Amino acid sequence: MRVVIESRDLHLFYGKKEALKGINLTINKGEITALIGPSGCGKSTFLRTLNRMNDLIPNVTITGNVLYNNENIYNPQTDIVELRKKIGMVFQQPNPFPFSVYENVVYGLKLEGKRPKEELDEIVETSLKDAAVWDDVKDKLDKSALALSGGQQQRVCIARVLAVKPEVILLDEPTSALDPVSSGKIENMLFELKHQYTMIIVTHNMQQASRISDRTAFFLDGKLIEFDKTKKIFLNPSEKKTEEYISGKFG
Ligand SMILES: Nc1ncnc2c1ncn2[C@@H]1O[C@H](COP(=O)(O)OP(=O)(O)OP(=O)(O)O)[C@@H](O)[C@H]1O
Repeated sequence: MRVVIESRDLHLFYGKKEALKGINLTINKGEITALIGPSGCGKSTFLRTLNRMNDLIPNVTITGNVLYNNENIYNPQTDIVELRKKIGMVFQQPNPFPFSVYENVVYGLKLEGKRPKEELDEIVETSLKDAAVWDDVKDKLDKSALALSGGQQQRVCIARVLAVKPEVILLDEPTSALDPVSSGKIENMLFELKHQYTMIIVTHNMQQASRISDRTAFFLDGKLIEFDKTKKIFLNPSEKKTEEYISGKFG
């Protein structure tokens, strides 16, 4: 199993508040890793450290390392645009641009420079198919993405990430704003994609974590309490706190 991302003694402070307290975690290639834990425990903060999204927040201090393919992404030389192409991100609220479906999907590719139309057409079709939304939008590629349903918008946002061929996809509660049918479609799609991409998903939905992830990390108050195979975490956790959280005793 190849390790793609590794955090080593990672601490993050918002001003004086320590939101991550020395996280050591490894992410294996081709797996889905779920991050679970009660509200405010640091899941999203940790996720954002993996492609330096926290750089955008003022007064953030980070110590420790995040290695991506053995390179520390916090090196000053890191090209952040390149990093975010390799490690893409999907947010809780679908955030399509106010452009057509087609323009949304090719957005990142166009930033890279001109490409022949046939090549773009092919990438749009493949990305939308992989994101399980092609049948919904194939006749509306030139229509505004904002006119789609929330679930369709989220799948178009996933297609936009897939189009630039990332190695890793970070998903921050990607289905929590959606109805159960749309959530189910996205869950199935993520499961199908896991052979092509490495994914890390923050979720409050325990069924979702147990259905789709290979490994689960349980966070509490900025600490990583337990990290193991998902089956082990859900059926026979080593830590009492994990068991209490999974069984709904708090959080
Ligand atoms: N931009 C910020 N500025 C200051 N504090 C922040 C900021 N973002 C998060 N925090 C704080 O850091 C801690 C961890 O927040 P984070 O959003 O990572 O938790 P979470 O586990 O993802 O929570 P949720 O499940 O509610 O999304 C919380 O105490 C939160 O209030």
